[in-house]
Amino acid sequence: MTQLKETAAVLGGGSFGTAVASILAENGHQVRLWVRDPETAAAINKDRENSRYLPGTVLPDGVEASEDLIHCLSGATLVFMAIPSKAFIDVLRQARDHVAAGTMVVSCTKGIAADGFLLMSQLLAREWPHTQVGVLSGPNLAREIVEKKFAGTVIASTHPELCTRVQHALSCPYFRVYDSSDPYGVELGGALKNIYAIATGMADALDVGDNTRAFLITRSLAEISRFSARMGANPMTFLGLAGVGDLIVTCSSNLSRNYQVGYLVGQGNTVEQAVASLGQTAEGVNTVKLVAERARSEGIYMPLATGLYDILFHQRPIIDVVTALMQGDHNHDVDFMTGLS
Ligand SMILES: NC(=O)C1=CN([C@@H]2O[C@H](COP(=O)(O)OP(=O)(O)OC[C@H]3O[C@@H](n4cnc5c(N)ncnc54)[C@H](OP(=O)(O)O)[C@@H]3O)[C@@H](O)[C@H]2O)C=CC1
Ligand SMILES: O=C(CO)COP(=O)(O)O
Repeated sequence: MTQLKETAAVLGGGSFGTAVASILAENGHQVRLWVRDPETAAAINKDRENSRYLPGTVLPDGVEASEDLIHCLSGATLVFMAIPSKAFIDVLRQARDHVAAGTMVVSCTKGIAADGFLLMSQLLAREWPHTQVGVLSGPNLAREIVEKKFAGTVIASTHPELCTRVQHALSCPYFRVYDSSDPYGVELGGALKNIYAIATGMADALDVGDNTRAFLITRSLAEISRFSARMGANPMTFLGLAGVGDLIVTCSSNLSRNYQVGYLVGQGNTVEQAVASLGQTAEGVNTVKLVAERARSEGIYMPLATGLYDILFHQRPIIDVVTALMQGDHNHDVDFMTGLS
């Protein structure tokens, strides 16, 4: 069967946008990568490298970088959004009139918008109602993807035909794409795990034991599932790549920027110092604020997220949070699917 060749636009030329663009180009699709800075676009095209975000990686010839948003979107059959959540809505508004009706749009962004506690697919549905929307999420560290290390991901949408198109567009010998019909759960998993990657990075900087790390990651999953079930997502989704899978990689890899922020805070830096020294996106810093506030206002028991929020933004000593966690009321192990919470 002849494979459909897509005209793809990837908006956002940071680490992940560049990784997605590389796979698409290697699969023979036409790819335009939108970056806002003309010098960056010119350097990517000339050097075949994104030297700020993925230094040392040769980009396939099929990736054309451009600062011209209209050019990137012209004739696009598939659009991938890899813009950090804090800038997502601005880019949607800049681009709105240049996206054709019926275009398939996939968010790769793992964050939550402060405005209305909306996920990116919800912003897309609101701002670009003439498109079909999906979300891509899973254990997908950009650096490992461009190094062609085997990885799996999830494309989730209420439009099955979008899932099929994205599976064809992105699947290759080192990247396997599973589908899901629960975009909300898949997207929440990707956003929430960043909180716990910060917590685990912090714990590792404090040289906790292996039991402690397993304890922390497992209770993180309990919190993610409890919160998501209350928000209306299917808790079973968190057993998949976009839940457990992404939680494991982000909480255990020092390639994760959220983990790195946590590690720096665990070493005694403030969260502002940690973010400044990272110089890249760590979505969890904003997400923990939104989720902790939401958990408190809705009465959802999330001691890890609220404890982390207090450490990062209210200078609460780490030891106080840990002591409170260890000495809290006796509790159930798995509660979120059994109605025990
Ligand atoms: N990196 C990874 O391994 C993965 C990341 N993700 C998710 O992808 C999203 C993007 O992350 P990632 O690529 O890593 O981020 P990076 O920090 O690597 O890059 C951010 C990119 O967004 C651009 N950008 C920032 N603000 C704006 C704006 N206002 N208008 C236009 N462009 C803007 C930056 O441009 P400039 O350089 O000009 O500032 C840069 O190209 C995040 O939500 C992240 O969670 C998902 C899976 C894996
Ligand atoms: O989402 C990721 C891996 O799946 C990347 O995590 P970081 O944003 O923490 O680097």
